[in-house]
Amino acid sequence: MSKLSEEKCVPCQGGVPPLSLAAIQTYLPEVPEWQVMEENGDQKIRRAFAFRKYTLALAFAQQVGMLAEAEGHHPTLLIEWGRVTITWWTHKINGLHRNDFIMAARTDGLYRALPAED
Ligand SMILES: C[C@H](O)[C@H](O)[C@H]1CNC2=NC(N)=NC(=O)C2=N1
Repeated sequence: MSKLSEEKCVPCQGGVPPLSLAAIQTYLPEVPEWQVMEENGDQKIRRAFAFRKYTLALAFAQQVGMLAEAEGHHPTLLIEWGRVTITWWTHKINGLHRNDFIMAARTDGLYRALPAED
């Protein structure tokens, strides 16, 4: 299996079923910090990233937003004092797509690449 973090999103068309729980289980090992949850009937994946400085949280959210724009696949970003909570799912199919796991892996890559907070 190729590394999700090296993949790009495919244009997400509607009309495909959301990933099954079994399929989701095959992707989770590559993004172990992400939680699968259900909200408003849609399955989603969510992770909170901790920051000591609000300005760093803001900068990280901006980076993720730019990645999302480049890939045409967008998350929910909740920016709070001390953390950014990111949720990925595919609105068009009301659930999870491989794209969401690609974007979670690439989000982890952005976080790992951040300089250590002093
Ligand atoms: C036209 C545009 O590409 C689509 O509406 C994209 C935009 N970003 C998206 N982001 C997410 N998370 N789900 C979508 O279904 C989606 N659709």
